Amino acid sequence: MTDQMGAEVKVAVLGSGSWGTTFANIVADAADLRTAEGHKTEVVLWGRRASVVDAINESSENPDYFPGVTLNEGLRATTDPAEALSGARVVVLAVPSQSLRENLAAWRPHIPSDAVVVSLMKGVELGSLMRMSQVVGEVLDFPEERIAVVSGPNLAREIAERQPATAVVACPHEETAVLLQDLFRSAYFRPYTSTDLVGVEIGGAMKNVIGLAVGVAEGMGLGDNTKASLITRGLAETTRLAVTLGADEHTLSGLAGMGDLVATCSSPLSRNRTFGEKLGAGKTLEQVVAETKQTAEGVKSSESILELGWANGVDMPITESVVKMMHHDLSPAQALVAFMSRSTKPERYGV
Ligand SMILES: NC(=O)c1ccc[n+]([C@@H]2O[C@H](COP(=O)([O-])OP(=O)(O)OC[C@H]3O[C@@H](n4cnc5c(N)ncnc54)[C@H](O)[C@@H]3O)[C@@H](O)[C@H]2O)c1
Ligand SMILES: O=P(O)(O)OC[C@H](O)CO
Repeated sequence: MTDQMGAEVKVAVLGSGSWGTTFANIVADAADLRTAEGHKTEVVLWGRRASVVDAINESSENPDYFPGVTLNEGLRATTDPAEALSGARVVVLAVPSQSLRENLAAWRPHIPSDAVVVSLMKGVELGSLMRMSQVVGEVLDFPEERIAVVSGPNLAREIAERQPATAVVACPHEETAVLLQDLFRSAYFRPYTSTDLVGVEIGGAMKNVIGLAVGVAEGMGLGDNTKASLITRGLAETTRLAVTLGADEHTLSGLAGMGDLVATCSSPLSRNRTFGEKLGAGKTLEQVVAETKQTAEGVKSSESILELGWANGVDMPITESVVKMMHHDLSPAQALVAFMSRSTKPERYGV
C-alpha cells in the first residue's frame, strides 16, 4: 500500500470500542513490520470518551474494554474527528451499524476525498435495508473502488491478546483489497482478499442473528445436535439470502460465512450468543438489554435482514424466529415449537 500511496500512510480508525481498539492495534502492529522496509504508517484512533483516549495515549491501554492488554505504543488516540481524519489515506469505521449514517454525516467534511473507506461493521441498516458499504457509498458518494469491508472470525478479545486469526478484506476492485491486505497483515492477523462484497457483508450480518438463536438454545440447556442444526440451517439461510442478492455461494463457506458463524456460535466471548443465552435461560428482554453494554448487532439487524429477505422472496425461518423473540414477545419455548413444526422440505431449496 505504501508503495502505491507514498512512503507514509495515515490510517484513521473511528470508534474506540471493542473492535475499533483491537483493529487499530492490529494496524499499528502491522506498521512495525513494514518499518524495516522503509515505510511509515501512522495510526490514529478516534473515540468519544476522553477517559479512554487519555488512557490509550498515556498508558497504551483501553481499560474499559481490555484491561491488562498492552496496546502498541505507536497508537495515538484523539476525541477530535478532524484531527484523526486530517491527511488520512485510509479511514476505518467501527461504530454500531445503526449509528453509522449519522456519524458519517458529521465526519464527512473531514474525510479526505481521495481516502479509501473500510467498514468493520456487521449489520444492515433499519429502514433503508442497506449494507454498511452501501451506506458509506450513499453518504460519502465514493466510488466502489474506494469502499472495502473486513470481516471474518474475529472475536476482538482474542485478537487484542494477539492470538492468531484470519479475515477477509473485500472490495469489488481487487487492487484495493490487495493494498489493504498488505496494510493490515501482521504477525498474528492474516487477511485474505475477496471481490465479493455482498457475500462478505451478508455473512457478517447474518452470523449475529444465528448467534442469537444458538445462544438461546444454549441458555435453554439444549445440546449439540440442536446447536449444530441451527448453525447448519443458519448457513443455508445465509447463503440463500446472499446468493439472491448477488453473492458467490462459495464466499459463505469461507471465513466471512462459515468461519465467523462457527466462532460466534461457539464462543462465550460473542455478545450476540451471550445475549441469546441470557434470554434462553429465562431473563426478560428488558433485563438482557439492560445488562448488555457492548453492541450486539443481531438484535436490531435481525429486523432489517428479515425485511431484506422478504423483499427478495427469501425464506428466513431462523431469522423470523429471532425477530419474534427479540421484538414481539415470542418465548424461546414457543419459538422452538414453531420452528420444529414447520412443513418438511428438501435440505436444499430456493437458490
Ligand atoms: N467486537 C468484536 O469482536 C467485533 C469483531 C468484528 C466486527 N465487529 C463489528 O464492529 C462493529 C463495532 O462493534 P464493537 O465490538 O467495536 O462495539 P462496541 O460496543 O464495543 O463499541 C462501539 C463503539 O462505538 C461507540 N458508539 C456507540 N454509539 C455511538 C454513536 N452513536 N456514535 C459514535 N460512536 C458510538 C461506543 O462508544 C464504542 O466506542 C459492530 O458492527 C460489530 O459487529 C465487532
Ligand atoms: O461479539 P459478537 O457477537 O459481536 O461477535 C464478534 C465478532 O463479530 C466475531 O467475529
